[in-house]
Amino acid sequence: MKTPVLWVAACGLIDADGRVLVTQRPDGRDHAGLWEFPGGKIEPGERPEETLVRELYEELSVEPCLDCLEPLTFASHAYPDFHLIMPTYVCRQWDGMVRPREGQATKWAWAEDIVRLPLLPADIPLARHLAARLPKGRRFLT
Ligand SMILES: Nc1nc2c([nH]c(=O)n2[C@@H]2O[C@H](COP(=O)(O)OP(=O)(O)OP(=O)(O)O)[C@@H](O)[C@H]2O)c(=O)[nH]1
Repeated sequence: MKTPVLWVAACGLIDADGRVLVTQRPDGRDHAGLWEFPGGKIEPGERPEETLVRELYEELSVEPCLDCLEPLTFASHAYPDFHLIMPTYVCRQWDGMVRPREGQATKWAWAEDIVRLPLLPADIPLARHLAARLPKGRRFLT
């Protein structure tokens, strides 16, 4: 039987210093404790940008405008139960303060430090991709 394909949209929120927001998957979820980019499953009929506007508000209380979502790259990763296709964006402007609403830990990290975090497997190449494109910050996590 073929593995189902799961479409998910993700976004690196980038602050004025060039740091990227990552969130930790809470207990009770698959891959609990690993870090990821905010986002979620693309619902039928939704554009990935619309998914992100919806998910960023639900997860973090922030509202990016559709035009502020800049396509970066995508992940294509084979998990045991499904194949993930994940268009990934960056966003530098949004309304509201980041307030996690699902009990998840969050961290603003320099792009080159994200690669040192325990990330979801699909996110490892994304973090490298981001790190190569953002300004270099401090070398170690705080
Ligand atoms: N949001 C998000 N999901 C990711 C990332 N990387 C990655 O492999 N995924 C996978 O994409 C799938 C969908 O994510 P999700 O956040 O909507 O779903 P979930 O498993 O928490 O379930 P639920 O929202 O239905 O409760 C999960 O299996 C998750 O492991 C990422 O950076 N961000």
